[in-house]
Amino acid sequence: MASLFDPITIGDVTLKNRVVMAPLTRNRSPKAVPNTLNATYYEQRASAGLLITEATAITQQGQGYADVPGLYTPEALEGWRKVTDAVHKAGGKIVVQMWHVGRISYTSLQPNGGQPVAPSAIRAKSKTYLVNGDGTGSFAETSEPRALELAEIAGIVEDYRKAARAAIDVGFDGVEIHAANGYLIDQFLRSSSNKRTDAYGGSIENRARFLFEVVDVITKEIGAGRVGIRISPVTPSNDAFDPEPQALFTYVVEKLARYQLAYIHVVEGATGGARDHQQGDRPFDYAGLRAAYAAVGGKAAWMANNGYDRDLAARTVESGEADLVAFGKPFIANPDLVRRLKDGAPLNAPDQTTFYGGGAKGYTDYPLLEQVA
Ligand SMILES: C=C(C(=O)O)c1ccccc1
Repeated sequence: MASLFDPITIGDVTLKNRVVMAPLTRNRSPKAVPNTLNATYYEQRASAGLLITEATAITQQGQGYADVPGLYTPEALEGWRKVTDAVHKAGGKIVVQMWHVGRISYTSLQPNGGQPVAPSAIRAKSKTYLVNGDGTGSFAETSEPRALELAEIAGIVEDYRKAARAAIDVGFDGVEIHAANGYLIDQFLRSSSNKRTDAYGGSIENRARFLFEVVDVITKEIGAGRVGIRISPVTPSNDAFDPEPQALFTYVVEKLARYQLAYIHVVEGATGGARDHQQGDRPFDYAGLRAAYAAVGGKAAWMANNGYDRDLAARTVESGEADLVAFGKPFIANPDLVRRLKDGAPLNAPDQTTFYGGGAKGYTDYPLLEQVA
């Protein structure tokens, strides 16, 4: 029976424990360039079995929020090298979450102030984070997107390939494809945001086509053993909706089984919200999803996320229901979360007012266990 604190090998990467830092957007990389403060933040949390970076834009078109990092300029890649070096020196492992926001963006963030792109010209009922002229941050309604021309899609797939290659070249141990939370790949998957009538819309197979073109190029470029993927079958984040999530995501995982990825990361319920959130006419069956994946030969590690506490995480791994558990907010406030979970020690409470934007306050200044009186 495995424990949360046992090592595990996922694909080509061996982890010292099964406690994962989930991707957490913090909006602290001005000009999309990771900086030394970011390096310190990740280094502080390197006792995690695996760090997944905050969502990282593969191009400017894929950028949807102010001050999130990118993977598409020389300066950003140099910045990420500082992060991977610092994490590796501290004995950690780190993968980068590769992100294209699609319609969850704002014209001022887009190349030439243009419209964000999406499978269809359907505006999301969602907001994005902008930085004002005086340096303060605020949330704004996302802009009206334009539908991608069929001829543009191959170019975005190539952007993913380039970004994956760059990620490995700057020292990441692998990549996580962000296919969750109502961003571009998820916008193609969900029928509420994809009304295309070409080969990328309509049937589940067609709506998943873009996802598998991305998985194809990335696994060919860097090897499937360094590739994870995040999905969120029923999250309502960013206005995501599909009435038949079980059928949709069963198709997705059964096809993913062919790739022997390093891991599959599943957000259970509403991202950052209710674990029992439901879309469609019945509760989502996560165990059934994993069983469907395994039944067709899928062997990737299974990573569970959303609202886990120590006891639930321990039980979930000990029972074999998941191989790893990803923690979000607890890692914001507890750089030494692994030790605290292992010792059953109290956790620092996260300060929600400093989640997004700013500097060291609420980012790198949370106390370690030994610093708490
Ligand atoms: C990348 C995000 C996600 O995956 O939900 C995100 C973006 C902005 C705020 C919180 C989270």
